[in-house]
Amino acid sequence: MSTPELLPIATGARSWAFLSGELKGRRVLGLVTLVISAVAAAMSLVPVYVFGVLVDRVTEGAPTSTIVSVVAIITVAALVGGVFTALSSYLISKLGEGILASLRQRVLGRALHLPVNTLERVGKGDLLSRVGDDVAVMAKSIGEVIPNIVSALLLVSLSVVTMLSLDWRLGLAGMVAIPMYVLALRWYLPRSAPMYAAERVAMGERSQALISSMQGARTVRAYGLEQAHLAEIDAASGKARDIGITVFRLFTRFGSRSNRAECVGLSVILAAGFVLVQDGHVSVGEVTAAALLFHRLFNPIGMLMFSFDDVQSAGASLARLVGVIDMPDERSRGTGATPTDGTLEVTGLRHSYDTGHEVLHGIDLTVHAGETVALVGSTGAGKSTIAAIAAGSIDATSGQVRIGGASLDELGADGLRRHIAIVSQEVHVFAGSLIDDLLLAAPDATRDDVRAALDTVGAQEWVDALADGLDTQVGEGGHELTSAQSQQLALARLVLADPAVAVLDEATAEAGSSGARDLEAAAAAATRGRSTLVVAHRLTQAAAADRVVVLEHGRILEQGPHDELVAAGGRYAELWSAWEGR
Ligand SMILES: Nc1ncnc2c1ncn2[C@@H]1O[C@H](COP(=O)(O)OP(=O)(O)OP(=O)(O)O)[C@@H](O)[C@H]1O
Repeated sequence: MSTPELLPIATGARSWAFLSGELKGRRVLGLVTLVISAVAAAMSLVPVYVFGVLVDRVTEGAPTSTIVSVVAIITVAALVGGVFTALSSYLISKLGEGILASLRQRVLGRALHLPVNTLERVGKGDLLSRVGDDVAVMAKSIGEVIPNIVSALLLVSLSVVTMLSLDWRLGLAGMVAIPMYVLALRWYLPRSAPMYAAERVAMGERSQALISSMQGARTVRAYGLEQAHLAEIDAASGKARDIGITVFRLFTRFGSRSNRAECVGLSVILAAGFVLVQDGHVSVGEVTAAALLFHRLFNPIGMLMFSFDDVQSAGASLARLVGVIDMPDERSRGTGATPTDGTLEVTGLRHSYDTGHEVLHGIDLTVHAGETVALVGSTGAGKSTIAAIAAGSIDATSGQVRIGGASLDELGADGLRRHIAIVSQEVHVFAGSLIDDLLLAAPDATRDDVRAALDTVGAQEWVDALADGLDTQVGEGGHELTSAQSQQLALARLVLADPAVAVLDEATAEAGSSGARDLEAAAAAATRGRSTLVVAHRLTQAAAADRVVVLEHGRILEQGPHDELVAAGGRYAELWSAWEGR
């Protein structure tokens, strides 16, 4: 089995450029957020600094009442810090959610416009994992990781500045720890990534072993395979456990490396402070403040180091999302050509799917304005492929499709949507109110237009019977519609979109016979006056059409009105008598 091609992934530089572009668009909010967060971080350093001052006052023999002013300052700093921290969290999430919303919109906007041929090539899995998993990873990063990182970075920078301002030598002493932190990260990151990946795989295998044994429990019992399955689960669990322990061991070793950096940093500050105090360059209070400041950094630095994994995976997700956003929009903009009438003309159509095997071998077909043409043929003859190409859903390998003399390219994506619509086998009801679902086809339609469209397709009665009528919530999580009702809605959307040309490739085969008759009547009403190409899943649809085109193995075998073809005694006559004799 060949691995499907994946959608593109952006480079690191391009992902950064995307992110900074998003930030530039929110410059003011970004700056205000930074200033407020810096004030919040500074307020959290005040108690440490004031504590150093207190040490000096006590050393100088200041009265006990000094403590009152110190407590007052710390209280005010805590209150101001609290307010600014809350404000900063709010602003960071406002900024982050804005960027996330824009990212989501742009990815979805691009994904929804990807040509079907591209989707066929890459498989839907990759796209779904990007709009699902990668967006979720980004949401987690933006919601939780980035705000913590921003405040930790600000706290670290301000602490270093404060330490340097206390005495540059104390600042430098604290910085001795930096290379140790860097070394710890350089040791950890290349080891952790493959190990986390292996852990995820092992956990997946363990779930798989469990699920398959549970699902096949009866068979396992019937064949006495309990021990074999338990051994399999045991092996998978053992592997996941062993990797889990190795990951934990790696993590503790990383932790001890970062503890070592903390220990060395603090010791160097204390030793340097001892010498500096002895030489009279700094006070005991200043050294105390520097040591406490450094100690205060243990948590934020640890947070920064332990967030590297998350940052790496957020970076990978961002690159995959920007990769989709940057895909060139291949939709044709059109030349502004307008069709002279509703004639649908297909000439010299050939098509091969990715398998390379040609499934249409030069189809010429015309549906005159207002005419209904039915495509008939055995399974795999190529009916749905012609329908999808005629409606512009997929691009043919070669050949032309014209509406009223204008090619689909000349009409462009928007023109195409105005002049032709397809009701395909995949009828999707979007989650939301029923009326919103219908308005997708014609956003400017009024409630009366919607009612009239429902009436045309015979759906008005059951819609009125719903608890909230047109405003009933449908789709996932809402009122469940039958497949016949969903198809009626698709037909009502067609009526609302009001194109000159309609292509019907509905999945009516499984509908019960009276249901199928109702849907046929609905389809006939919805397509009245339009040039209609209908894939006839039942021959009654062909009998009702103006003309029937019989396909076999990607070629047109015969065509003509139903009665003539039956009289001619060819392939269609065979199909018809088989159908009648069911
Ligand atoms: N997405 C696809 N990728 C590869 N091959 C495809 C794809 N869709 C259809 N085919 C192949 O193209 C040929 C024509 O299929 P098509 O669905 O157009 O036939 P059909 O006449 O509509 O059949 P049915 O009545 O079963 O829907 C078949 O051989 C089918 O296997």
